[in-house]
Amino acid sequence: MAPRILFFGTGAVGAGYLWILSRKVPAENLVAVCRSNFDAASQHGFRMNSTLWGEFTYRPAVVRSVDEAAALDPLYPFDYVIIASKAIPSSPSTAQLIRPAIAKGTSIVLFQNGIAIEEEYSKLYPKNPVLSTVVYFPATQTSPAVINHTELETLLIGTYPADAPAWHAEAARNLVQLVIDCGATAKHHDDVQPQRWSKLLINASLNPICALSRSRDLQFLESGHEAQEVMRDLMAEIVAVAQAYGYSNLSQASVDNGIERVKNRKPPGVEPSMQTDAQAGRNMEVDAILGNLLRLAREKGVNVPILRTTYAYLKALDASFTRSRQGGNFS
Ligand SMILES: NC(=O)C1=CN([C@@H]2O[C@H](COP(=O)(O)OP(=O)(O)OC[C@H]3O[C@@H](n4cnc5c(N)ncnc54)[C@H](OP(=O)(O)O)[C@@H]3O)[C@@H](O)[C@H]2O)C=CC1
Ligand SMILES: CC(C)(CO)C(=O)C(=O)O
Repeated sequence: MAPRILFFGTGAVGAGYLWILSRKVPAENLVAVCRSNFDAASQHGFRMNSTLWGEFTYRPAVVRSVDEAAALDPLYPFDYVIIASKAIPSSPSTAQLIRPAIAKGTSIVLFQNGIAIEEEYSKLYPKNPVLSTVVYFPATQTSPAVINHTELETLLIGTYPADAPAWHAEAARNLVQLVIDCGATAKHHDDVQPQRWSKLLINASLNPICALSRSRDLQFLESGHEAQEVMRDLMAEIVAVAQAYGYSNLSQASVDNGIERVKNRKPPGVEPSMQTDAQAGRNMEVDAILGNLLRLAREKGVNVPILRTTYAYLKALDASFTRSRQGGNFS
């Protein structure tokens, strides 16, 4: 039987994977919780402009809240609740907001960047599978329900924690197979944390640098002599933290590869999701991507002066967005 799937947060990544899954999952089994893009998505559907799949419009079932989604068919619970909102603190938290959709066998799937973000879900839902993913899907929601996607799509999935019960791993494998059956790329990992750290190397360096400099990654690299050195040094600090936690898959070679990938981008380069948020004056994933990393560095006594400085500037920029939204003085 086809699984029933709820998307919580249907922006760049959520709308992309919602469309991918719609290739095999019947429309009545897919529901998307939308917020600011609800009107656009419900009236016109999602417009996808993808360098891989072309340009098209897709109209899934959209609702305004998890309560509404859960009420659609109370006798038929969701097999997967996919969280594709930004990992940003809120009250109530996202983990609390999804409660109406969580039944006995529901897997909670985090399609989110950052490190050490799974804990709250596994504490609140200790018996449910918590699946952690790494999403390679460069995309931007350029206006409500309009998504631009470029370059690649790959999803890596594993349980949290890695030694979760066998049926949690089976839920992860089934989702991998479903994504593959839908014609996209996915892989199961017995322990996905090394892959999360590899992605963090990119997100904790490129995302804040691009957000703070209002430059795409290639634009920043080409902006001056110091730029490449700063990016390289920040990446080296992230590698040092990863290694302190035993993630030997990260090394100086990962830094070299990371820099080379940016250099080889098609101009003007990639706009990381944090840059999109900064340019729109929206809150950014400061703690999920940098704050947690800084805390982990401190716990192991790793010296990370550039990371610390980057975090401080980013946190202050983020606070300025909050002030400005609350009607306070921006300057
Ligand atoms: N974009 C990218 O290239 C990539 C992003 N990622 C990661 O994927 C995750 C999602 O990023 P991305 O798709 O870019 O984010 P977007 O900002 O494009 O989309 C997030 C969506 O979640 C919605 N949302 C947030 N809170 C709620 C809520 N309480 N109820 C309903 N909807 C809500 C937002 O609505 P609203 O507009 O109202 O805030 C928005 O539509 C992040 O962790 C990001 O770091 C990973 C790989 C690539
Ligand atoms: C690496 C990148 C830029 C695209 O996959 C990303 O993860 C993001 O935009 O947050």
